[in-house]
Amino acid sequence: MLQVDALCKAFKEETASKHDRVHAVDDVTFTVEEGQFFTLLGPSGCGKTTTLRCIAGLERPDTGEIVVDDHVLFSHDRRISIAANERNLGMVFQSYAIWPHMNVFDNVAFPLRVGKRRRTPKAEVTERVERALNVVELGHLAGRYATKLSGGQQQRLALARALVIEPKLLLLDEPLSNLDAKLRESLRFELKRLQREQGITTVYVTHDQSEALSMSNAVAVMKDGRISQLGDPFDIYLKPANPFVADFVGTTNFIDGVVREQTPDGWVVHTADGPLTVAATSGVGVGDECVVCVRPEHVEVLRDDSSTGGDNVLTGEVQTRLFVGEAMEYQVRLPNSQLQCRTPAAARLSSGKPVSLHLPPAHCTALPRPEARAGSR
Ligand SMILES: Nc1ncnc2c1ncn2[C@@H]1O[C@H](COP(=O)(O)OP(=O)(O)OP(=O)(O)O)[C@@H](O)[C@H]1O
Repeated sequence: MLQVDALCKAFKEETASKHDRVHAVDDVTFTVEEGQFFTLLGPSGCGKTTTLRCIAGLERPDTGEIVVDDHVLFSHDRRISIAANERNLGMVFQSYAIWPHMNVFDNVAFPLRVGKRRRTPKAEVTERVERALNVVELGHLAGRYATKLSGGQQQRLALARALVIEPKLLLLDEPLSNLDAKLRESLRFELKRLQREQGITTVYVTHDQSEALSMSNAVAVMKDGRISQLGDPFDIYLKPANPFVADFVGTTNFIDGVVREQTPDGWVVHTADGPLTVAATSGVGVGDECVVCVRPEHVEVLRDDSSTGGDNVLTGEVQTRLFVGEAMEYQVRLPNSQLQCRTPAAARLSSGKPVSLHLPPAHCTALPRPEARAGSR
C-alpha cells in the first residue's frame, strides 16, 4: 500500500556554518501493508515528523521514493513530486487546527468545499459529512460550535475531517498528545477500533511507547534519522535488536559482560556479578563484549530464605521500593551493579533486606555494547 524507499531529508542548520546540515531522515525504507496500523516511534528529534511530512508532501525529500498503491507520489530519480493537495491523504497533526468560527458540520465539510473537491454536490457533502461524524460518534453534535467541544471531541472532529475525503492513507502525528492521560487512553482504543472497522491504512507518529505497542501492527523505532528496528510490537518489546530499542521501549536492565561460550542451553556471559546464561544473542558472538538485557517484570524475586544460589541467580539487597498501584517496583543493589524488578503489590519486600533474583535465560538477551557502561541502569 505504502512504500517508502531510501528516503533522505537534510535541513540546513540555521545557527552553524552554511555547510552544516541536520540529517533529519537518513536512508529510511519501509513498507506498510493495506489496512495496517504502522507506527514511527522514537525520541524527540529522531525524524518521525519529517518522515510523515515527506509522505504528506509538506516536505520535499532530497532523495528516495514514496509510492502509494502503485502511484508514485515522489521520486527523486524519476523527478516526480505530486503536490500535497493532490495526494488524497488524510492528516491529523498535533495541533489539530479546527476552525473556531464554524460549527462541527462545516468543519468536517470544509475539505469538500475547497480546491479540487469544491464541486462536490451538496447532497453528497451532507452524506459524507454525516457518515464521517457518525464514525467518530459526533453526529449528535453537528450543529455545535467547534470551540464548545471537549478536547477529546475536538480530537475526534479533526479525525472526521481527515476521514471525510476518504483517504487512501491516514497520517497521524501525535494526535493524542494534547489530551490528558485518561482521555488519551480511551481515545487510543477508539482510534484503534475505528481504524480496524474502517480498514484504513494508517501511519502514526508518537514518542509514547505504550501507545505504539498497544495500537500498531508494525512499529519502526527511529534514532538519529534512521530506523533502528522494525517489527511487530511483540518483537520490538521482547526481542529488541539493540540496547537503544531495549532502553527506549519499556524499561530494561543492562548488565555488562563478555560472551564466554556457547552451550546447548544458550550462551554463557561472564558479568562482574557472576555468570549468566542467555537464550538469545543478537550481533554478538563468543569473545565479544556485550550487555545482557532483561526486563524488570521478567526478573523473578526469590524470597531471602530461599536464596540458595543457583543458575542465573544473583544476590543483592533491596535499595529502594516504589508502590505503583498494581505492582511494587524495586531497585536491588548487586555487588557490582543494580537491577530493577517488579512483584505483585501484595508481595512486599523491605528496604535493606537481602534478596535473590532469578534471571530466566529465556528472557535474557545479549546485545552489542554500544559504549562502555558503568554497570546496569
Ligand atoms: N524545518 C526545519 N529546519 C531545520 N531543522 C529541522 C526542520 N525540521 C526538523 N528539523 C530537525 O530535524 C530533526 C528531526 O526533526 P523531526 O521533527 O522530524 O523529529 P521528531 O522525531 O518528529 O521530533 P518530535 O517528536 O520532537 O516532533 C531535528 O533535529 C529537527 O531539529
